[in-house]
Amino acid sequence: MLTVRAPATSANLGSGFDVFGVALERPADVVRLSKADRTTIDVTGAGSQFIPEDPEKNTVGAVAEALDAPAHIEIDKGVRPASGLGSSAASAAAAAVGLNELYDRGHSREELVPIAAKGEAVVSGDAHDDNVAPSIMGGFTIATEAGVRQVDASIPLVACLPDIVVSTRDARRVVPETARVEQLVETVGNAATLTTGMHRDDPELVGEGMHDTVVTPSRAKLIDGYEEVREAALSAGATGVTISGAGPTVIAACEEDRQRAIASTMLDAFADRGIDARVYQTRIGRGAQIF
Ligand SMILES: Nc1ncnc2c1ncn2[C@@H]1O[C@H](COP(=O)(O)OP(=O)(O)OP(=O)(O)O)[C@@H](O)[C@H]1O
Ligand SMILES: N[C@@H](CCO)C(=O)O
Repeated sequence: MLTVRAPATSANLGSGFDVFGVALERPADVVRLSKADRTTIDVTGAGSQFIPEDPEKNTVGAVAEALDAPAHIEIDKGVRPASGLGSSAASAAAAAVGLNELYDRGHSREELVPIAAKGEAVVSGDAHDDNVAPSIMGGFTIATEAGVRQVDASIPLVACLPDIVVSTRDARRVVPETARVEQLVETVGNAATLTTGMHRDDPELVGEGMHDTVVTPSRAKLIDGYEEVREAALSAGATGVTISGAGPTVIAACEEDRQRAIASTMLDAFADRGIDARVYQTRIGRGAQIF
């Protein structure tokens, strides 16, 4: 029996749609794995009533299949599904790291990223790497066709998860099919600024680079109160605010001493719209850990 803790993640960070991701110190999924003749799955914890235990429909089932590593897999969900915090990816990342160890498959962390992404394909139809990469490798990740580049960073973040469900599938339907050249120029500038900020561990540059006018405005319409929450966080000192993953979590970068005030004002702004929410005062952290 092996236990793996795999962190929640935030993909996109505004300007890095389908490319950037960060591992969060909290929340996380905890997954226990033991060898078996066939794969069986038990799910408990946050939102477990909405998560299938059928290995054909759960992200960990696809990972066990890809590694030819059947197991009994107990998932304790710390990351609510359809949150924009990489819930499905956290389980897939934990399974990839744990089964690789349990069956002594010898894959590197980077090699495990496309394997875990097969789990993501089960739920969203596409094998996105941008959540599984940071959950496996930690820090800030840049996932492209060429592979994954990783930078250790420790930027303070506030992630506010409203009681709204946005599935990745639905959020992908509203992504615009085209962008103007001026928007591409702006996106390149913002993505480069954000990447520099990660290298320097500079919340100001990271926040500035989170600005996005291509994908975020269409998706913001799916999140009741988004503009008000964003404005509130910026007024409380956030250096940048955007949608986490496909939403509905709204994520803010900041200096550490502003975290508490930003968390409180984001909750208040959702409450003013009559929406319950929970908030995580967190920061960029490490990838999946085996216990
Ligand atoms: N192990 C799992 N953990 C969580 N959700 C799972 C799992 N296996 C299958 N699912 C399904 O995946 C869907 C949630 O995934 P989705 O990608 O929409 O949300 P998310 O992972 O929180 O968001 P994002 O990718 O935007 O950060 C739900 O329909 C859920 O039932
Ligand atoms: N990059 C993906 C993350 C969610 O899986 C999206 O925003 O749709």
